[in-house]
Amino acid sequence: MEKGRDMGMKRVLSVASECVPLLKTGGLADVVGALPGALAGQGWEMRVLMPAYRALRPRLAEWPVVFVEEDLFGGPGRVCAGEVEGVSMLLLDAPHLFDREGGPYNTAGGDWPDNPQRFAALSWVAAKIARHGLGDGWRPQILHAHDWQAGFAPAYLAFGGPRDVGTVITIHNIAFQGWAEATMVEALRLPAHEFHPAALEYYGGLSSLKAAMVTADRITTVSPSYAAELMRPEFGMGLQGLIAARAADVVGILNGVDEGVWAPEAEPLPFGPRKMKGKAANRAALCAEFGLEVPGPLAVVVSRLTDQKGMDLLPQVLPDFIAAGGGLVLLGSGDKALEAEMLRLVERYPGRVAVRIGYDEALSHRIFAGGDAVLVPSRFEPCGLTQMYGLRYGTIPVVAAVGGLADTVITANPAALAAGVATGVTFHPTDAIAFAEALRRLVQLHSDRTVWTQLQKRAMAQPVGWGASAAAYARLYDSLLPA
Ligand SMILES: Nc1ncnc2c1ncn2[C@@H]1O[C@H](COP(=O)(O)OP(=O)(O)O[C@H]2O[C@H](CO)[C@@H](O)[C@H](O)[C@H]2O)[C@@H](O)[C@H]1O
Repeated sequence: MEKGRDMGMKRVLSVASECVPLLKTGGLADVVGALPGALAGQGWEMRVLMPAYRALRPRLAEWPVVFVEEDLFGGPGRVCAGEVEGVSMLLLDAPHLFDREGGPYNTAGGDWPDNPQRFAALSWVAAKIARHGLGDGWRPQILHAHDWQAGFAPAYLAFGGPRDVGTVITIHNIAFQGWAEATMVEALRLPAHEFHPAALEYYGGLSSLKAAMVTADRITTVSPSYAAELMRPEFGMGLQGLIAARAADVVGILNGVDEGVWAPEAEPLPFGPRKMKGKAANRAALCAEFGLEVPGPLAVVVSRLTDQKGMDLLPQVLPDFIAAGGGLVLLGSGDKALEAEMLRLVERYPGRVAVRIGYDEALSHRIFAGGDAVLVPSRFEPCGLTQMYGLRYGTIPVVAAVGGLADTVITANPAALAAGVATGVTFHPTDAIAFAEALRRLVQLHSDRTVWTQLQKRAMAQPVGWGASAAAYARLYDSLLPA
């Protein structure tokens, strides 16, 4: 008997390269890890397939093997099933591809040269599970692939003949497209006759993301605004024509945040909309931790330091903000030149600016709890999670009006303030002039206690959980089930 069906649950296989709590390099992992719990309440049992990277292999000893592939792109592969913090995981163990020192995608020297094969292998196994099921009898009705790493999964399934499993590709960031040389068609087990512009061919090579976008039944992305932006050349990064051509199958579904994890009431110094003294205690603690004294708004940033996130604008807008009484706590890592630039700000503004280079989940909580405002000056932002943590924590988002940032923050213009619906400050375009103006607005709002309190209360009241989005995914899956 198939597991899941006996409990009346419908079944979906989620395929991704990272998943909280096992491995995270960015927001993708948060979303992949949160979806199973969110969808369970919608009648869908979701299992997550991801690679067994070196650090995850010790877990496999006690997990049953539910799938075997003798020749998986140059070595044997097997899938072991287990549960981690309530999430049903399927780990793909293929030592020749994943048991190595370094990050999931790269090592100190750059991207792993065999990334095309590594993630083609993940996708190959996903497609096989969709077609034939697991050793324990479980077979999904829907295959849900995330980003380029899972991009070939819907393609293998589509090229493998008639199928009864619906497929979805979710684009978390179109900047990463899974490029491979055209000479790899055969090595990646793709049909040579599909190598043409209407299918696999992409600027003379291969893109696993394009392969998914051509073959999946539906294309989703993580906010309605990003879905619309992707049809324009400035955001679509080469794939805008394809997205536009498939517009009828494109859906933007906002991410949620895990309200159990991002809960101001559960922080070591708890607070809430009716207990804002606790918020002040968090601010004081954060200032003490970093030796800061900030008379005006304390801005915070928790981010990958990349061009996408607009961090290079900070040095340009900070002087005026500091002069107006502001301060900054930044936690992040990424681009080495940006890291160095951020550290220079500390020297320039001692007692006003603190920077921590690195990745630190616990510190990120203290930062959101203690900040007055969170800055997200992204050039593009498919959804963005940190502005939503800001909303939950009464840490007012100051964001570029792009993608999911535009969909989740209501700017404090006079009309919105009068209507009592404002939750933050948005600016457009993403440049130093607009960003600086937004910070001036922030200082002004912060100086009026009544307005500021109203803003914080509205922000904290805004729903940012998974409820509505999980229902939207469930409706999407349902629409793909055979009638
Ligand atoms: N140094 C650090 N220490 C601790 N925590 C850190 C950190 N740097 C980042 N984080 C955390 O990592 C996550 C980043 O998520 P984002 O949504 O902001 O961006 P990302 O660009 O990675 O994700 C992509 O995928 C997600 C998911 O769909 C989209 O929301 C987004 O727009 C898209 O670019 C957040 O949980 C943040 O708190």
